[in-house]
Amino acid sequence: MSVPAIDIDGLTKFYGDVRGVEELSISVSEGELFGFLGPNGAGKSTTIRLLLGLLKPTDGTASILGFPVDDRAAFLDVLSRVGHIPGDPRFYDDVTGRKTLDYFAGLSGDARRDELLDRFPVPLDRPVRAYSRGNRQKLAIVQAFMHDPRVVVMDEPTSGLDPLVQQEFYEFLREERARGGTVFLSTHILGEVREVCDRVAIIRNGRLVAVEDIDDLLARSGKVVTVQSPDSIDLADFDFPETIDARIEPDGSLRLVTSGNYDALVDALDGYRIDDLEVRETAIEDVFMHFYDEGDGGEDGVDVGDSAATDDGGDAEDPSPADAEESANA
Ligand SMILES: Nc1ncnc2c1ncn2[C@@H]1O[C@H](COP(=O)(O)OP(=O)(O)OP(=O)(O)O)[C@@H](O)[C@H]1O
Repeated sequence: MSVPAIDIDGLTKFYGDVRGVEELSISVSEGELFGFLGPNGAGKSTTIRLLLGLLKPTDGTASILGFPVDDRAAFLDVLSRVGHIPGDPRFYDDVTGRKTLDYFAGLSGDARRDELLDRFPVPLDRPVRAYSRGNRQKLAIVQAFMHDPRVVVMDEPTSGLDPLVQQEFYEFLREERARGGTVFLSTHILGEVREVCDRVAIIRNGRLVAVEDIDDLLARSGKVVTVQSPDSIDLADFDFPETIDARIEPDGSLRLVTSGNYDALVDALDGYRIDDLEVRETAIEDVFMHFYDEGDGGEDGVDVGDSAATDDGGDAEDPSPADAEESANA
């Protein structure tokens, strides 16, 4: 059996009393495009920092390509086959993009630099200080992939990219998968997961809620039924075992997510006058909302739309290494 590209086993990190992540276990095979989805503060960045050895776990282990992160000598060796896009890519501000890439090339190589720059062009001879947020992000993409890594770990990599560049990046990721590359993509944007991922782990409040095949998740997630009625709809009439979610919308309509039993639904509707009725496939947003709505929820809601991220996970305790190291591959 081949070694997983990424293996996370019982990984736990407490910042004092604050739970970063607890008992996280995830295995990602080589060639997978794996999504890691959670709302703000769920523990995504903590997981990535633990995985790359930038934070020390309270408990548990992680390895990349079979090399455990706590075996420092071996792990440093494997880092030359790993790419990393941090949540907030930072480079030395007064150094040009070209010199920045030269520096990283010296550490791990740059066989794909030109190809990547053609695809994600940046003003190479300007100091990074003068870069827009999007150009900084593109520089981080080029830096993360130019040494042709086998595994790339990315923390919200599309923030700051305009929609066209985002689409180009998604296409690039699909091509990477076709070449056998492994991608671990942390995001709070549902559309991103739907666009590119094969599987997704959903994290909330530091704990794993589910690990699912995207197609399976959608296939067994039933349908969304919306009913407009001049009558006042009683939710209790729609409490079938197959009901995944039922709510009355502000306009008084019923919105039901159901995995089946349409006979019971039709019977229940028989008591109401119907102005309009719509049945549609479950959107991925509905599926994930279901996970997030359960229990105590995250610090914040999941973002179903744009890519604006809130970084509330500072490094008060247990700070990460220096900025340059945060951005480094090796
Ligand atoms: N250095 C730190 N000291 C104390 N608490 C921290 C620290 N870093 C993160 N946390 C807490 O750990 C939890 C997980 O934070 P983390 O940054 O990993 O979440 P995230 O999913 O990456 O969030 P976001 O999407 O907002 O970046 C949060 O409750 C956060 O406040």
